[in-house]
Amino acid sequence: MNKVAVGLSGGVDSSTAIAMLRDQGHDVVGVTLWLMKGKGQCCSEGMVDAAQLCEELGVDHHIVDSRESFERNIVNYLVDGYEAGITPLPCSNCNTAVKFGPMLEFAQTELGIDYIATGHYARIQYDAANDRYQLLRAFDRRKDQTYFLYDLNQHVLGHVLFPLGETQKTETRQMAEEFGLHTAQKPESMDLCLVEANGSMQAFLDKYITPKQGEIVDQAGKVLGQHEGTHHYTIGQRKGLGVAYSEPLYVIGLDVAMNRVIVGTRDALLQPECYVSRINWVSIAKPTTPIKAEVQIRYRSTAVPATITPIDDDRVRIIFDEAQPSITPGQAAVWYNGDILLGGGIIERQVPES
Ligand SMILES: Nc1ncnc2c1ncn2[C@@H]1O[C@H](COP(=O)(O)OP(=O)(O)OP(=O)(O)O)[C@@H](O)[C@H]1O
Repeated sequence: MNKVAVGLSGGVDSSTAIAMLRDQGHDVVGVTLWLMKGKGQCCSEGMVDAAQLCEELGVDHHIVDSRESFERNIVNYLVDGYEAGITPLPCSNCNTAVKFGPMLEFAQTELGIDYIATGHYARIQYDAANDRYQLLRAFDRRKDQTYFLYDLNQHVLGHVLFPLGETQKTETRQMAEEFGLHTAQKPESMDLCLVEANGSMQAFLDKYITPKQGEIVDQAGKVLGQHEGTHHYTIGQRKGLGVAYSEPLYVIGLDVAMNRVIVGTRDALLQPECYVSRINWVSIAKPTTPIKAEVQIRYRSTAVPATITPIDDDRVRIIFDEAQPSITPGQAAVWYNGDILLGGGIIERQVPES
C-alpha cells in the first residue's frame, strides 16, 4: 500500500481514479489545483465537486492556489504566442509547468507523500534495460492523452500513476456508478479549459490582444479580403475567412510584421518537413543517428511515418514520408514507436527559403 496524492479536477475521470486507487488499498488524498477564477472545471465548480467527492470517500482534500502559475505559464504563454503569429499548445505546458511538477513537489514536501496520480489516459512502464520510465498510449486509443504528456521528465514519470491507462472510457463511467460517485454522469469537458471558460479562444484572446485590421492575401500578395487580427487565425484554418474563391482556401501563413493572413489552396498547405525544438526524449535516450518513427503533429491527427534527425541537444529535423498539411508552429510534434512515446517538442516557425 502506497500513499498517493490524486489530482482532482472534479470530473469523472479523476473521481474514478481516486476511487480505484482507494479500492486497491492505497492510502489516498485529493489535491485540487486552483487554476482560474470563475466557474467551471478547474475553477470553483471543479473544486466544490472535488471536495464533495473527498467527503463521500472520507479522505482528505487539499486545494493548492496555482492561479499565479497558471497566469504566468499558460495565459501569458498563449497571449505572447498568438501575438507572435504562432498557435501555442497550452496543455502540455500546463501539465509540465503547472500541474505535475508542482503537484509532486506539494505532495512530497507538504504532505510527505511520494506518489501522485491523475485521471489521464496513458500508461507508464519501467524499462530496466535502459533504466528509463516509458510513456505508452492508453488502451482506449480514442481517449489517449500521451500527446499532452510528452514533456514530463523521468523524475515525474517515476512518481506518477495513471490508474485509467488500461481502462475504456465507458468502463470508467460504469465504475464511477458502481463506486456511487456523484460525478459519475458529469459531462465530458469538450475543449481547452480556457475555451470552455471564455466561450471561444477568440473571446479569450480578445481580452488581451487589441484587434488590428489587416489584409488577407494570396501567396502572390494579391489582396482577397480583410481580417480583424492575425491572432484569430491558425495554419490550416478554412472556416471564417470570408473570402470568395473558386476553390476552398486555407490559412497557410501568418505574417505578423505585415499584419497579413496568407491563404492558399490545399496543395499549398502541404509541407515535407519541419524543425522541432524544446525536445524531451522520454522513452529512449537522445539518439545519435536518424530514427524512423510515427509522428503526430496535432492532438487529433494520426501519427504518420517520418525520419527524425537530431540536430543538436534541443532540436530535431523531421522529414515526413509523405508531405503533411497544417504543420502548425507552436503545436507539439510527438513521435512514437507503436504505443511507445519516444519524444516530442514544439514545432518551429518555418523560415521562408531565401
Ligand atoms: N485543477 C486540477 N487539479 C488537480 N488535478 C487536475 C486538475 N485538472 C486536471 N487535473 C488532473 O489531470 C487529469 C486530466 O485532466 P483533463 O483536464 O484532461 O480532464 P479530463 O480528462 O476531462 O479528466 P476529468 O474527468 O478528471 O476532469 C484529471 O483527470 C486530473 O487528475
